[in-house]
Amino acid sequence: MTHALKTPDSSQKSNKALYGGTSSRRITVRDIAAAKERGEKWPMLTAYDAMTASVFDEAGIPVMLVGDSMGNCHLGYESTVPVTMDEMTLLSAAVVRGTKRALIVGDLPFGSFQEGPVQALRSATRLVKEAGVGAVKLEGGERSAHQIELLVQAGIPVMAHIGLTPQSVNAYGGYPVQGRGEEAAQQLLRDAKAVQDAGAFAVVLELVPAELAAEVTRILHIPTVGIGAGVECDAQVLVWTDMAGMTPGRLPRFVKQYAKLREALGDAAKAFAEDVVGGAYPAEEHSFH
Ligand SMILES: Nc1nc(=O)c2c([nH]1)NC[C@@H]1CN(c3ccc(C(=O)N[C@@H](CCC(=O)O)C(=O)O)cc3)CN21
Ligand SMILES: CC(C)C(=O)C(=O)O
Ligand SMILES: [Mg+2]
Repeated sequence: MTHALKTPDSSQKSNKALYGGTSSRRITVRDIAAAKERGEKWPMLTAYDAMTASVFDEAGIPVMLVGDSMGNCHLGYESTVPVTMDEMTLLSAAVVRGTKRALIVGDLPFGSFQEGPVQALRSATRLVKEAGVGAVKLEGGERSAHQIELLVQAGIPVMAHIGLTPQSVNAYGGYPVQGRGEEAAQQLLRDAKAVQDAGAFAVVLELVPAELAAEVTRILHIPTVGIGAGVECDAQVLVWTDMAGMTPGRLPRFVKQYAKLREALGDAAKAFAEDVVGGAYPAEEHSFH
């Protein structure tokens, strides 16, 4: 007998619910499709290491993205552009090892799929075989449709990512809102249909007007995962260090902070340092004789 997850309204939720459900087996892309049919919203967080991922897994987060945002969040780069397949594979494997229930999605980093479908398949295969991810994500709508098609044919579930695609930061000259104006909105709709037709099981909509994201969500039969894309998306994703208050400096406007981990961790470090300098640590109970 397993213990049911006690969320406030768990009694109203089906045992199949992605969040709050009671199934303990690993979530699959079929469960994701079923959630859209039920009209159920779901949360996704990024994760970059086994320990943090195990916290989110125990909290019931059903889908985790090993984002190339590890570049700026974990590896100290200025953007996601320098992230390599070796880095993605190492940290994706750690997240898979740290979780039992969540579907783990590995991000294909810049330069690992742009050469074409064959390169994309080689990169995605590495994340599936060496890291054990259940799906991969790659940036681009119409421009990435051929890559998505080949991966799906090969049996690798693909999450697409349209709107703001941060790997193109050098082309944008920053991180501007996408899909503003009639022409840009039409392009976003074409991108959304292209990735669905190519076989993607879900699509991230990043930094697009809420009304446009709502329209895409209504039109598509695959779930939309919003980040800065309003409340009508089927799912929402945030970079975990942003939502937990760990990221230093100014955050994008779409971020909501649910904790102040940076402050809490800094306070812990200072308290430890003061104990060491003042001789209060180690105390008798931490010592051996
Ligand atoms: N820590 C972190 N969080 C993220 O969400 C994230 C990353 N890193 N790295 C990769 C990309 C970069 N992202 C970003 C970065 C900045 C903005 C930003 O500041 N946007 C402006 C909007 C500008 C406009 O109005 O056009 C903002 O104020 O939110 C948005 C997305 C999202 N991704
Ligand atoms: C923010 C999400 C969608 C992402 O691509 C990442 O974290 O790398
Ligand atoms: Mg990414």
